[in-house]
Amino acid sequence: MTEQPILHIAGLYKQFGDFVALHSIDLKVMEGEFLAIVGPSGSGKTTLIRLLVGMDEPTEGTIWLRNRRIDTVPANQRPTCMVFQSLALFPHMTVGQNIEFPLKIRGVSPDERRARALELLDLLRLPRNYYGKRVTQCSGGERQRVALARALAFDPEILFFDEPLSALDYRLRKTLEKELKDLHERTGKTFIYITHSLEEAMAMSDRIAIMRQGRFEQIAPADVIYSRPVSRFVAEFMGEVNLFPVRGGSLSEAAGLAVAPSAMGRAPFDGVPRGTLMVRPENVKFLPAGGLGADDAAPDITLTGRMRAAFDLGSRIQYEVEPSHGGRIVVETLRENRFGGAMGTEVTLGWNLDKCHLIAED
Ligand SMILES: Nc1ncnc2c1ncn2[C@@H]1O[C@H](COP(=O)(O)OP(=O)(O)OP(=O)(O)O)[C@@H](O)[C@H]1O
Repeated sequence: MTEQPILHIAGLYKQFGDFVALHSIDLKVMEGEFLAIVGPSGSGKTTLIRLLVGMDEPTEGTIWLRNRRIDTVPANQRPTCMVFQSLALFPHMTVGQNIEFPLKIRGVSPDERRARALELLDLLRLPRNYYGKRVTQCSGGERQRVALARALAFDPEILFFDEPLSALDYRLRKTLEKELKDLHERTGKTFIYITHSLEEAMAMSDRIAIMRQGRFEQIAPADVIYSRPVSRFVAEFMGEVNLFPVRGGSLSEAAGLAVAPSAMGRAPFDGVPRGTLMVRPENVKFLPAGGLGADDAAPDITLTGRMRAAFDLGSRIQYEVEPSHGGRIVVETLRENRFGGAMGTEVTLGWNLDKCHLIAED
């Protein structure tokens, strides 16, 4: 990835009748970047991609591809390509004919087309003898690879993906996630990928853009979005989370948390911030039932409650604890560190301040 933007969106605004689907959004995508756009249904992801590829026109705003303004360029003349969820392969054609199709309509000679198709079969790790095979005889995963090969055939500047893996089963999706990431690295192309699946976005992308009601709520690498979300919305969108209100530099009484005196002088308890303290379930620990040993350091924050439920997630176990003040705390451990006590047992939970994040908004 370079530090040069390949795509620059400025003040992009889209209205359908009275409804504003995109509220003047700005975005810069770097050359060679893998950007995932995630957000709830109706947040504007598809609308944005449709404007970028030229399937629809913005009400206002501009789109630049390097130094060229492209929002007025027709879709078939834009140097970008879209891979859809439905793939849109031609069922009556062979694999080779499908891959060559974009080249054929651009008038590339049959020999050159065939050579490029074979190269792309190699790139997508499909056997060369698939060239003459009917797409209807290919498996779901193979069809995905054919669709990718076809998208790459005319060497687009940017590849846009609209939920390409969402119709596939879990194992195949996982395999193709790895292949897509690998393909991105090997081609050095810019990928812009929309998905409902946070897991997919986290597994593949350099940065994630979280959309909410036609705006970007946060754009950052997965790790930052996960551990330092800018809002409760992003925190909750990125998976299970425990949130506690902070008022005037201390945790509100209602939270039922005990803060160690040594923690009081440290952020976020060192000033008068207001906001929400966030801790992820995997950072909350069970304290030993018999109390801490003489050499154990007490955690900065502790909380007591009753064990209410345990859910087996495979390699991890998720627990629900009901604090004495009411509410619900989610704790996650690795299977090997599972909690041994019975349901209903009183437990003490604890975590350190360096595992928390203060979300500045109320
Ligand atoms: N052609 C249209 N006419 C009117 N409203 C539209 C049109 N296209 C989209 N919308 C509205 O714009 C909003 C954003 O839709 P969009 O398809 O971009 O959301 P999305 O984030 O892609 O959702 P999903 O994840 O469900 O695909 C929705 O409320 C939708 O109803």
